[in-house]
This record gives sequence, structure tokens and C-alpha cells, in this order.
Amino acid sequence: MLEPIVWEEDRLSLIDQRKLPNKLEYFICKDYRDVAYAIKEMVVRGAPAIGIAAAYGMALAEINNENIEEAYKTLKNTRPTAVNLFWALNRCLKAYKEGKSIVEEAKRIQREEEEVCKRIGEIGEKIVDDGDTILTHCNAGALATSKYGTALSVIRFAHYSGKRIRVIADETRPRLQGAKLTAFELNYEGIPVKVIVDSSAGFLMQRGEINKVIVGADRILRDGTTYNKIGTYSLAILAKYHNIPFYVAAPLSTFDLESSEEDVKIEERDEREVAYIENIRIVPEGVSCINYAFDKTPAELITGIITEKGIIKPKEEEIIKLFKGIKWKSQ
Ligand SMILES: CSC[C@@H](O)[C@@H](O)C(=O)COP(=O)(O)O
Repeated sequence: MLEPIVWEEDRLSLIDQRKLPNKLEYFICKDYRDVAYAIKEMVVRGAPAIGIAAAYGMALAEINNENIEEAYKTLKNTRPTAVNLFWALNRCLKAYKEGKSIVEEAKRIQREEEEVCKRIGEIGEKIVDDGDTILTHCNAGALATSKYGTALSVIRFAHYSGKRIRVIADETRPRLQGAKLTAFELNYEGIPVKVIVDSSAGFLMQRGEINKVIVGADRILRDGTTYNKIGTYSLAILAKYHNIPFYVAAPLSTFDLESSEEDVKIEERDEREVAYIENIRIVPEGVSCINYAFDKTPAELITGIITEKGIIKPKEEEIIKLFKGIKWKSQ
């Protein structure tokens, strides 16, 4: 399996996801500023992965004897929507304030998140039937976590258990995480995958060519409202219309029990991501573009949320029950 986040000899190496699928290269981070750059520029991306990377950013600040509060602030301001970033940074800051090692805390976060993704796969594969064709959006795989993934962990474990499944990856404009990353990751492991343009999902559903939709999440509120890559909401509406089960797979670190919808900042990225394809302008000069990176899917469109502690309905009482006995702080 790919190893997107490697901590070795006091430095952090990240698979440079901007270069996939054509080059598998590592981007080396020697200080927290390198990590902040890597998160902002999407060298590393995906909610759990940016949380883990940010934790190592704090670890680098500790090793380099830099100001920890400054590092925390810089890393916190890289991307606004995925809550795992704030969750991981807060864990590291707390460890530091308690006089514990940030390096050890970051390693613990990575180990735990990998284990959690494995559990999501083992638990979630039960919803997959032999012969299913599963649509997924963006990349919620090992590249977006550290190992296994969330939505792709469910798909991986269904494949490992011998179920004959096929995956359809939305290309996921504008950054093409589906076409570039999900297709690369699944193909790397021999899991059958085909790529479609985002706009053909509805037609494939209408033709009965999709049995399930499984996506990841960047933030889930206490009422089940789910923030994920732009386009997720449209897929959820389409799935509802065609009676296709729509699942979200996410670890507890992606839940945000404290915020309400007004508190969640949807990242808006540079409009050039839409206006250009591989450095060629495709939108007429003088025309601007709208580039929200995430959207919001209401709970009533979601069949179930697959977590490391079981599959739940996206309902407040079930979500609260998940967190019984767990202390949690987002931002
Ligand atoms: C397990 S990753 C889940 C989400 O983080 C993923 O679906 C997603 O939306 C990633 O967005 P990105 O902008 O590539 O960081």
C-alpha cells in the first residue's frame, strides 16, 4: 500500500500528490512552514491526512526549538473546512502544555488514525454486496488518510474479502482527485476502477449501473450534516432520486459536535483552478469562476455513516452516543 506520510529521522516526507499519477515523489518538510505550505498547496490533502501532517508540523517546531504557539497558528490557517486539522493541532498543543512530547503525540495520532481506518474498512465492507458497482467521489483513500482510507477502506476490505466489486471514480473537477488519485490508488492495488466525468453520474444511475455511493467527509456536525468535496451534495440528491444507498465513511476525528452550520467555513480556492487545465486557459479572459472546494449534504440524504465504532444513522442521538465517554474539542 502507498505510504503518503512518512516520519523518519526527525523529518517528514509526504507523497507529492500534485504530481500523481505521473510521478511518485516525496516532498520533504524540514520545518513547520514547509508543512503549512504542503497543506495549503495540496501536496498533502484529505481530512485525516492534513491532520496527521499538521501534527508532524508541530513536532518539527518542537525539534527545531521554534515557537509552538506560532507554529499552531500558522498550521491552523492553512485550510478551513476539514475539522481533523484543528482536532490534531489541539491534541498536539495540549500535549505540549502538559509537558509531553509533541513528536510522540504526532506518532500516536498517525498510528491511531491508521488503525481507525482499518476498522472502518472491516466494519463497512458488510454493506457491500458481491457484484456491486460503487461510485466514489474525490479521493478518500490511503492518500487522504495515511493508510487504507475511509470510503476506499470499505472498498478495499470488500475486495480483500473476495467480493467482486467495481469502482467508478468521479473525476472530481477542478483538482481531479478522482481521476488522478483514486484511479491511481485503486489501480496500484489491482482493484477494478473506471473514471467518469462528474456530469455522467446521473445517467449511469438512471441506467442502473451504480448500486452504491460511498464517500468520505471533511466535517460532520452533530445533526449529521456532512461537508465533503464539492459535488457530493449533487450525488446525494441523485442517489436519493434513484433509490441508491448513499454512505459516508469517516473517523470520529471528522466529527464536529461543537459547531453549527454558520460556524463552518467553506473553503474557496483560487479561480484559476477552474479557469485553467494543465496551464491552458479554457475560460475566456475577463470571465471569472466560482470555486468552492466543499459542499454540504443534509443528513436526510445519507443512508448511514460508517465509523470505527459502527455504522450509524445520521441522527443526533446516534452521533452523541458514539462519543459517550470521549473528550473532544475541535477548534
Ligand atoms: C478520507 S478523506 C475525506 C475527504 O477529506 C475527501 O473526500 C475530500 O473532500 C478531500 O478534499 P481535498 O480538497 O482533496 O483535501
